[in-house]
Amino acid sequence: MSVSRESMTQWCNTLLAGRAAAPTLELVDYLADVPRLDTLSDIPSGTAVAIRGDVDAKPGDKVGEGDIRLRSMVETLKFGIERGWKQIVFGHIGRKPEGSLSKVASRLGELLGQEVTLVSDWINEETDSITDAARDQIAAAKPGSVLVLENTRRYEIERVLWNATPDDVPALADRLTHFTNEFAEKIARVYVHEALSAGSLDTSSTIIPAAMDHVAMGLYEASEFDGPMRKCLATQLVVFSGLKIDKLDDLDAMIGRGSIECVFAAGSLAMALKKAIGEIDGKPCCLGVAEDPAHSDKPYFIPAERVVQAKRMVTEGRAKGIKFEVPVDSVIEDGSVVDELQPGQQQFDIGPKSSKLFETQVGEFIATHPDGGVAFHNGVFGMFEDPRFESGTKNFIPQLQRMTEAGIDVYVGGGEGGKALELYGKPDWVTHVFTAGGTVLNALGSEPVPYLVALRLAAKG
Ligand SMILES: Nc1ncnc2c1ncn2[C@@H]1O[C@H](COP(=O)(O)OP(=O)(O)O)[C@@H](O)[C@H]1O
Ligand SMILES: O=C(OP(=O)(O)O)[C@H](O)COP(=O)(O)O
Repeated sequence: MSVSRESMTQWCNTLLAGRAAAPTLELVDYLADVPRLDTLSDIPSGTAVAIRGDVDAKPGDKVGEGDIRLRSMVETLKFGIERGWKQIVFGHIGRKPEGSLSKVASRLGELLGQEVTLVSDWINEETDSITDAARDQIAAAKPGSVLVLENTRRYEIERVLWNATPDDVPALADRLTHFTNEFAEKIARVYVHEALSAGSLDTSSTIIPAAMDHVAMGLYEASEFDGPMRKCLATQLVVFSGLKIDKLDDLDAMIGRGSIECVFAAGSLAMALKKAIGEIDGKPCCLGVAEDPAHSDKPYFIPAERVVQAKRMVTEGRAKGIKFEVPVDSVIEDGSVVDELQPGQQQFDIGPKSSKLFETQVGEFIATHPDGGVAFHNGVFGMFEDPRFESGTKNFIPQLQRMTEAGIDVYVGGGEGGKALELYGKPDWVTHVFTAGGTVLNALGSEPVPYLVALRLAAKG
């Protein structure tokens, strides 16, 4: 199947519109429409199958070190090897274009017990065409072989939708149509998405499916969505933090789903909610530089409209009985602790009184859920990479273990929250840790996961 410029234009517009393109569709609807790997069981031996893989990993010296995302692909790759498919794994490593997948290819070889070849130069940047050398290498590969294409983000075509708006689509449509059809003609016409964490608008995960004859989700990805992710849709306690204020939209959407009883917030989300609660309760508070217009270009800045949004969330939430717990003290730039931020001060972590408050509230959550419940934890409470600002995050991780031991199902989003669990706790302190950060927030939050939108579009024809 080749894709026309017209359908590529429509495809891009749907992706860029996100939820607005299909406001009534929920995660479960996307999952219902995306084919699973078993639908490809009859694809014959020798067929080239593109695997958009979770290759953004830093394998250490030994198997098991830094390769959890690569291990997540093994079952799917073995499924293809058993059927004699020629599997072409591709994807990105890091944000910058320089990264190489050479170590990833060797670790995949170790995990699969067979040679995995790296195809180094596979796109001609000037023409957005697949190089003849890459095409010939794939064509000559034996049934059952696995190849890895070098980092997709080396090539501009992978990144063209990152900051695009619908106005950019007319200028991009020809390039994307050409590249996608080249990919289908010279690499593969069957596509498997086995990259749970690939949550950005990368061409490899959101556009290539447009020209595929068949698409499916990989085994791991499907099991993560069908199992833990669905469980998290019914979370009662959400612990949410981090620097990006747009996560407030995700929290808003999660609350809208109706199961949440209690919200613990830290970081930027807490700043917006704290300001809102202060205004609602007639006890206004200062957010320091986070509300100073001179800092409006900084990542920690809270625009006034976010406080308006937070006020609505708190008012509506409280009316439904939802409790919002926000920090009652802060660690500021010089490492000291203050109860109230003053103009000019910046919050870098929650203070000890806030840690105590969260601990008490965890106790209350446990006491009110004697038959179990679900908690979802995401993000970090402060700039934990700096030891002066790690205590808030470090103090809370044992609370996750406490909940698990009390029979609560505890889920941790990947990204920084997952890193904090690795640093200050152990994986078995919680029910499940996701190998993705952004994707989990999209899946549970306000916007659909871009690759699920693409896989659904491809499946629906
Ligand atoms: N006051 C703060 N609260 C929370 N995180 C902060 C703060 N200041 C800086 N950070 C940093 O922001 C990053 C986490 O923010 P964010 O990108 O929103 O989360 P994630 O990466 O989990 O999606 C971490 O690197 C953290 O150190
Ligand atoms: O590490 C990743 O995601 P995560 O930090 O959201 O877990 C993925 O490789 C996505 O990377 P991106 O956010 O650069 O698109």
